Parts: sequence; structure tokens; C-alpha cells
Amino acid sequence: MASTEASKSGMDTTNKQNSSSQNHSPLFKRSYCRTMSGQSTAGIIVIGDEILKGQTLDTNSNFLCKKFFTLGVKVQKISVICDEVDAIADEVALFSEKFTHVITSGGIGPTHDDMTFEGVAKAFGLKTEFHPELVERITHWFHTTDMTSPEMKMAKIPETSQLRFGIDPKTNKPSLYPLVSVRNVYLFPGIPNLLEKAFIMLGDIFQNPDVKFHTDTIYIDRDEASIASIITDVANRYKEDDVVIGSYPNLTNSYYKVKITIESTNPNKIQEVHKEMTEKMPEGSVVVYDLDPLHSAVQAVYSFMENPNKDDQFIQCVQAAIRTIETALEKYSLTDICIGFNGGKDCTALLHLFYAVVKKKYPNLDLKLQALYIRSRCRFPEVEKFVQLSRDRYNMEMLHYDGRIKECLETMASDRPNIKAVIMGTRATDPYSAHLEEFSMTDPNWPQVMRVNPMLHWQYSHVWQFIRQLSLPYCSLYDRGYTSLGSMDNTHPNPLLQYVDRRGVLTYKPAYMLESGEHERDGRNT
Ligand SMILES: Cc1cc2nc3c(=O)[nH]c(=O)nc-3n(C[C@H](O)[C@H](O)[C@H](O)COP(=O)(O)O)c2cc1C
Ligand SMILES: Nc1ncnc2c1ncn2[C@@H]1O[C@H](COP(=O)(O)OP(=O)(O)OP(=O)(O)O)[C@@H](O)[C@H]1O
Ligand SMILES: [Co+2]
Ligand SMILES: [K+]
Ligand SMILES: [Mg+2]
Repeated sequence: MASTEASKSGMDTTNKQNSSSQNHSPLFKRSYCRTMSGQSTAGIIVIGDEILKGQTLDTNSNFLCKKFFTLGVKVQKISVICDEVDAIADEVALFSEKFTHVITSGGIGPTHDDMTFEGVAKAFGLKTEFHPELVERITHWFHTTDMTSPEMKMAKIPETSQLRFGIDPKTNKPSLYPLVSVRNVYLFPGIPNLLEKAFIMLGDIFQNPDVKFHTDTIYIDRDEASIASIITDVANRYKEDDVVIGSYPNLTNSYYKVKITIESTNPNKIQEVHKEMTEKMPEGSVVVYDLDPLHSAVQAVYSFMENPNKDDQFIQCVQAAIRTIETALEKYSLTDICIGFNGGKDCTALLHLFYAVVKKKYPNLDLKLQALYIRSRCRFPEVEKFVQLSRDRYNMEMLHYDGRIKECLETMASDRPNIKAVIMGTRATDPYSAHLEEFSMTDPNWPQVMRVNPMLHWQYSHVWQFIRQLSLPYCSLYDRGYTSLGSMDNTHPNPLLQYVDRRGVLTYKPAYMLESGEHERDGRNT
């Protein structure tokens, strides 16, 4: 898990406070993160008992780190402290010496436990005093001139403070409330919405014009330990070169085991390191992985349409599916269609196709895709979790029903009479499905709805080829040897994927490695 980004390289930061603080202990001068030349730094102090008690999850520091990264500023430390004047004063004094910019989050409200103004004042040996401009604004907003009122407490700030009014990018008007700063310390509100708004309005003041970080990522399908020496070798070779390399193992991703990041202010160096790193990796270990397949969905899906290869069965199947979905969207309005989505592999591929076709036809659509999910009594928690993640990822409206499929369809027919068609991931090789066509009404003794089957002639292998080629997230059970999912009481991993690993433990290969699609349901009792 070693990474050079945390190495004690001893390089000096360009922090102006640092270089001018001769009369401080060596502690203040040492920099513990590797910084690149010309770089400015930041430290974040999150203030609040509620965070230390675990009652509130701090998201502000993560927001700030992302923003600073794009501004070319290296965040070197995040500290979470309690609502106490001395704790705030000590930390602010320390951070102010060490970093170019210091952000505090929280503790600037009207109640007794808000004491960031006092703490920051104390850090610099300053008093707090009423700032006339703030007093005026607070008088105006809260209709009070009472200098002892809780609201007025928010106008009592460290002497020498600066007020900054940002420009609201939406209205192009100056913000109503200012950001208070003292020296290099900026006092942000703790409420995430307000902090984010204030930062977006004022973030430019932190922009480091000399530095732009460039990043690149390489994904490797090998255990980290087996490639650690390669990473270390390359990192060492470029240590003096303004390049920072990180290595991050991932135990659950279906596509890679280690993510290697390369950062530099020099894009050419990144290319050089990328080339060297990939060349040194074991053959076949570098994976092409798209972290955000939804972003490129339309382009990736419709590139299949441009492929003229008439002999490639897979390409033909994908093209047919796209055409069937397009036809469905001509026959039915989007509000009358839902996708049958139960977290299985077939509907996972289908959902992405459906999303891309809809997005292509209606690029600026606000409407949510509708999905039907009928939950069995004995459902896998992994499936449930995946369905929820998919709902959020694809921004779907889920129509949930619990119970038997036929009865639930009856309920849906009365609840949602508008739904006239369900797009399904059924394939001709599924039980009782050989007779189906792309458009088949449900059987006569079933609630009547049009079944749309875009993937009817796909083979088992095509489903995985599509999912994996596009880096689509899929239910984790498939990586544990399940090849088709029913419910927990009738579904097991596929025996054909079984093997005994090096430690003698019975294990299953992932579903995409099953070669004979006709054995897809060998792990199922029904
Ligand atoms: C929207 C929808 C419509 C269905 N219509 C029919 C039908 O008309 N006739 C039928 O026998 N089964 C129908 N089914 C049931 C499916 O054929 C199948 O049994 C079910 O999806 C379970 O599949 P599995 O055994 O592969 O898990 C329907 C299922 C859904 C979700
Ligand atoms: N409980 C359900 N709720 C909603 N739609 C369903 C449900 N069961 C099946 N479907 C629809 O029927 C299709 C075929 O079901 P099937 O179980 O074969 O595929 P899958 O679940 O997507 O994948 P797998 O074959 O790996 O289980 C699904 O893709 C989905 O569109
Ligand atoms: Co299936
Ligand atoms: K690491
Ligand atoms: Mg299934």
C-alpha cells in the first residue's frame, strides 16, 4: 500500500509563512507531504463537537479537497477539533504558520457553542470587536439593534478582519453575506450548502495561477504486492521530477485490483511515466476501465451502429437491441414504458442500452426512466443493494412491488394504468421463451402488457462481452460464481466455475468466465 505521495522527501514548500518563520521551532519548518515546485498549500480545520461524536459526517473537507486540487493548491492536512476557544486558537496558530491558506469550517453561528471568531482572534493575539458593516447588515436582516442579541454575535469578529463579498454566478450579483478572513485564515460556515456556495463564489482567491495539476490513472488486474516493486522502481526514477505516484488497492471492483495515479504539473512527464509504467507491468495486467460509463453511454452504444461487420454475431445482436428499443420509443411514449429491472445481468446490459437510446433521442430530458422491480420474498441483499445503486446512478423512478410476479403485475395494472410496455432482458434460451418475439404481449392468462425483448437473440457470452467492454457496474454475486439470479432459496453459484485455490479453499470463478452458456442455470433449482 506504499505510495510515494506520503514520503518524507523533505522538500521545502513555497509557503511564505514557512520561509519567513525563522524564530519558530523546527517542527514548523518541516513539510510532511511531498509538494511540487511553485505550489501553494492549504490546511483545513473542521470545527464541531457533533463531528467528533459521530453525529454528523464531515463532507466539507472532501468538498474543499476536490476544489483545491482543481485550483492547483495542495491540501496537506485536515484537522477535526472540538468547539473550544483554546483548541481553535492552537490549531489555527499552527496551521497559519505551516500552510499558504487555512480554511476553517463551522462555529460562526449565533449560539453559545459557536466560538470560531474568538478562537481565531486568540490565535493571533487579537481582540474581537463589532464590525460596523456586519452590524449594519445584521440590523437590516434580523430587524434588531440589540447588541447583546444572538444574531449580533455574528458581527463580533477579530479586529483587522477582512470582509469579502463574492459574486453569485447565478445572479451575477454580489453575495449578501461576506466571508470573514484574518491574515491567511478564511472562516467558512459549517453548513455544507452555505460553505459550498461561499467557496464557489470566492474560490478564485485561492487559485494558484502558476500551477495546474494533471493526473492520469492506470488500472491493474493484479494483487498490489505482486506489482509493488514495479511501482516503487518507477516512482523512484521520477522522484526528483515533479511527479507524484500513488497506488490504491480495491478489493471489490469487478475490473481492477489496483489503481495507480500519476500526478504532475507537467503533462509530458505524465505521458512518459504512463508509458514506462504500462510497459513494465506483467503482460495482460493493464485493464481498460471507464470509471464513468454513463458519461459516454450514447457515444459508446451508438458506435456499435457504425460497425459494419456483418459477420460479427455480437455486433449484430447489439444493433438489433438498439433498433428494438428505438422502435419501442416510436410506438410508446416514454411515460408509458418501464424497464423490468431486478438487478440481474441481462437487465443490467439492457438498462444501459435503454438509457443510451433515450438519451440520444431526448438529450435534454428531465423525465426519469421508470423501472419495475418485483421483489421476491427471499431476495439476496447484494441484489437489493445493486438495484438501489443502479436507481441512483441512472436516476430512475422505481416501481416496487413485493410478491409473485403475476400478482404484482396485476397491482401495477391498476396502480399505473399508463404503463403499456415493459422492456425486458429475456433471451430466447430462457425457460419458456423460445417462442417469444421482440414484441410479445403477455400470455392470455397474464395481466396484459406488451413485453419488449431487445436482447432476444443474445448469447450468454454476448451479455458479458457488452457489460465488460463498457465497464458497467454489475451485481457482486456474479463475481462469486453465480451465473443467473433467482432468489436466495433456489440459487447457488454455478458448479462449473468451482475450483480449489492455492490455499486449498473451494472458490468460484466469476460468471463471465463460464464458457458454455447452455449451463447458465446450473446453479438454480428452478
Ligand atoms: C413484466 C413481466 C411479464 C411477464 N410475463 C409473463 C408471461 O406472459 N408469461 C409467463 O409465463 N411468464 C411471464 N413472466 C415471468 C418470466 O417469464 C419469468 O418467469 C420470470 O421473469 C422469472 O425468471 P427467472 O426464472 O429467469 O428468474 C413475466 C415477467 C415479467 C417481469
Ligand atoms: N422480479 C422482476 N422484476 C422486474 N423485472 C424482472 C423480474 N424478473 C425478471 N424480470 C425481467 O425479466 C428479464 C429476464 O429475467 P432473467 O432472470 O432471465 O434475467 P436477469 O435477471 O436480468 O439476469 P439473470 O439471468 O442473470 O438472472 C429480466 O432481465 C428483467 O427485465
Ligand atoms: Co437472464
Ligand atoms: K496508497
Ligand atoms: Mg434473474
